[in-house]
Amino acid sequence: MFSSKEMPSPSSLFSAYASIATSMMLFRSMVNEIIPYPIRSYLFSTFRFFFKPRSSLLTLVIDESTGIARNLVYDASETYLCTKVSPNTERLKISKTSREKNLTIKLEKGEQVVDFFDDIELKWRFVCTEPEKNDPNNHNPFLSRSEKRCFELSFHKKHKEKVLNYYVPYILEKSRKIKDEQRVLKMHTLNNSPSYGGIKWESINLDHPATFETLAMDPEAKKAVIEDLERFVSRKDFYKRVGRAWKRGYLLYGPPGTGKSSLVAAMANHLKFDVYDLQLANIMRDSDLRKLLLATGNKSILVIEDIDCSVDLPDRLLPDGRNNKQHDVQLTLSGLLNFIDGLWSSCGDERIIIFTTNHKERLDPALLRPGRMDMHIHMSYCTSHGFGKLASNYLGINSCHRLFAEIESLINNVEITPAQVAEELMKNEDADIALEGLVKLLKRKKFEGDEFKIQDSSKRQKIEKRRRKPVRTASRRITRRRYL
Ligand SMILES: Nc1ncnc2c1ncn2[C@@H]1O[C@H](COP(=O)(O)OP(=O)(O)OP(=O)(O)O)[C@@H](O)[C@H]1O
Ligand SMILES: [Mg+2]
Repeated sequence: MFSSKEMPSPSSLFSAYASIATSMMLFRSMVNEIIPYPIRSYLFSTFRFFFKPRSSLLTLVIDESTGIARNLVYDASETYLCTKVSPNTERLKISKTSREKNLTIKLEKGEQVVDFFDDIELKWRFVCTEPEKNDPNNHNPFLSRSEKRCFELSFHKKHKEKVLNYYVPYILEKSRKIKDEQRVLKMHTLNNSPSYGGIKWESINLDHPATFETLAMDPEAKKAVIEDLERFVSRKDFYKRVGRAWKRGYLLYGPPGTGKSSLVAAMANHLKFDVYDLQLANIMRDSDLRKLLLATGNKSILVIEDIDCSVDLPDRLLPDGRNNKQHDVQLTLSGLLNFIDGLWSSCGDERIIIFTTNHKERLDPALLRPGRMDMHIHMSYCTSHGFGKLASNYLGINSCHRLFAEIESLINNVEITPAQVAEELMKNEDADIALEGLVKLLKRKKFEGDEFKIQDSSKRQKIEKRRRKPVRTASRRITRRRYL
């Protein structure tokens, strides 16, 4: 133990520290002046390397930028870590822009998160550092203002291969899925106003509530569509291997109000794909069509509604000489088909094209040619199964309701669209009143249908009779003439 005599006084201790600090500062500024920055930095890092205590941990530093572009691993880690916030986290940053559906949560400076992957413990730390103001390497005026951000990922050295080969790719994939889920879908439509500088796409948020769950459709057909879509999006490598463009075409056909547009929205919501609504009536030239198709993005659905009547496309089978004059002054079916088959599909990925029509039989055979539209989907009148779905969607009731059996037997013998059924079910929140209304409508339709059938058959009989009469008269006349 020190006696009070041996103990240095606080003032002498303070002056000793002060003189040490001053001489260190002097030494540092001397070193800074004498030794140029690159050599200094090299010496410091070598010194650090030799004298640093050895550790069993490996730390991966994931910088925000690679120097030229953004570091995708950083962005993926940022997205992934939002879902990994632990109860020990003390500070978080939250934000939301008008384009985002949910809150964005981010780690605050210095915060740590622990994650586990195959029983490997992985420690994440979010690090922000102010760049040295007089760092001569920092010529970028933008960088000199902003802080340098990175994630540090530490784990036991023995897991290096597993982390690099499995954990990091897992984060990239997981963040892609999270981003897809958070993505606000866009609906692109054409804007043709002269002040807009020619015809262009214009987008709004696609907020269509239709999903496969709410769609009244033949269950087998619905299952087939979902499976087809999922197979399509998961087969990137397959399409590449067989040398095919990664695109798929669907033709939706059926009477008005059977859910063709709703199915397009359900597909977009299911895949998280943007929708481009190509109204052919607004496009005058093949060159405009080409420009518009090339401006569509990946992971998108190009929809051409009512292809049979939206525009009177000239016959593609006209000899070339006759078509040449029209070329570039109007839109041709061959132009449309060529872009869809060639240019458009080969310059993007994950493209879906959907044609809808009320009259499949009126379509140009060129559109129906095998290989052009991969799947033909028939949207038809409401069935008893479809009614069950709509009743549960609109009224929240199931088949236990007393009117169900009657409606089911009526609906299978009547041509009523899901849109008409939906409209009837919306008329009243009281399920009894709404279903009674539907029963009345179905009975009326059945009666009208029967009447029509009777009228139709008597009309047909009359026509038949009339057709036979002149033949007989003529033949009689001919016979008479022969005999004359
Ligand atoms: N199969 C269905 N399942 C659920 N709702 C449907 C279905 N069909 C129609 N509806 C309802 O009717 C409305 C109109 O349907 P939709 O616009 O999808 O029909 P469409 O077949 O595209 O008609 P059109 O041929 O006139 O374009 C939808 O908003 C939806 O509420
Ligand atoms: Mg429609």
